[in-house]
Amino acid sequence: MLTFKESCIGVMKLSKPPVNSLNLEYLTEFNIAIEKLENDKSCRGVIITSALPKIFSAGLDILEMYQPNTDRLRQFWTQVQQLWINLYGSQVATVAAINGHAPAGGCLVSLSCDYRIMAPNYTIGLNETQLGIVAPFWFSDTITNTIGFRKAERALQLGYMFTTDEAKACGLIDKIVPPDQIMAVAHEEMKKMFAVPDFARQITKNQCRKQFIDKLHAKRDADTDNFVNFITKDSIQKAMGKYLESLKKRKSG
Ligand SMILES: CCCCC/C=C\C/C=C\C/C=C/C(=O)SCCNC(=O)CCNC(=O)[C@H](O)C(C)(C)COP(=O)(O)OP(=O)(O)OC[C@H]1O[C@@H](n2cnc3c(N)ncnc32)[C@H](O)[C@@H]1OP(=O)(O)O
Repeated sequence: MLTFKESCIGVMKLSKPPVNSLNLEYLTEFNIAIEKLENDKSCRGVIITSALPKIFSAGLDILEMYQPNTDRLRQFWTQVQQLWINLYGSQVATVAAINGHAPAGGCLVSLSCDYRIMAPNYTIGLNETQLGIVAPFWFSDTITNTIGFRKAERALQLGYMFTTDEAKACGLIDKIVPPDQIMAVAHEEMKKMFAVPDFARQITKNQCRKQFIDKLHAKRDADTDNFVNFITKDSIQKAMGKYLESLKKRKSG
């Protein structure tokens, strides 16, 4: 993770080649970095983007979920939950500068921010069902809160990956921006949020999001149990194995 501060704005650049997949170690690093910025009194905003060309993040590292060690799988999921809690509940203003594809966990990271700008000709969405897995309730809450129930339900069922244009049309992202302008526009959008007194923006954000974060807190252990039980089922392991194969075939084909 490349993290630096430009005045009162923290910039986090995901930099885990080849595709910024989020494994246990990287999620832990991500959480430490965001917590550090959150606790830095001089930091009012965070921009999350990718240091890689064409990929914002490929989402959770599928290899963490395929033929897993159960203890590690539990730690992995705890870090995924923590990342969402940190980002969705963040007191600083957050902008996702989506400069590449953003499937599943990559989409969730961006949906957890306050504002999303995206470069053209990429795809974004919660494609879990395409892998034969199910987005947990808090992924589903987050997309529903962004695009509304009907569109979210349809997209979740299909595991639909939106083009940048489609994402803009349904409100999954807020603005389409050429890649060379994405950081400049992220700073402009940040300034608009800074024009509102921090405490008023923060209390408003809490009013909108706290109930959803509290819901995960209340069910956190059960959510981890569900995840581990679900992922370790033979049928789910088979489906994930097939998906990994299809990724490799697509590459060679
Ligand atoms: C009822 C109770 C419910 C409880 C909850 C249960 C389950 C929910 C659990 C989890 C939710 C899951 C969230 C996720 O995020 S799952 C991850 C989904 N991600 C994807 O599907 C992305 C797949 N990847 C791609 O589409 C493409 O790779 C790309 C990102 C568009 C990039 O394409 P490109 O052509 O540039 O690269 P390659 O495809 O050649 O990939 C390079 C290399 O990376 C490997 N790879 C890609 N993505 C991942 C990944 N997410 N994890 C691990 N590895 C990945 C790919 O296989 C290649 O590897 P190789 O060894 O062949 O070089």
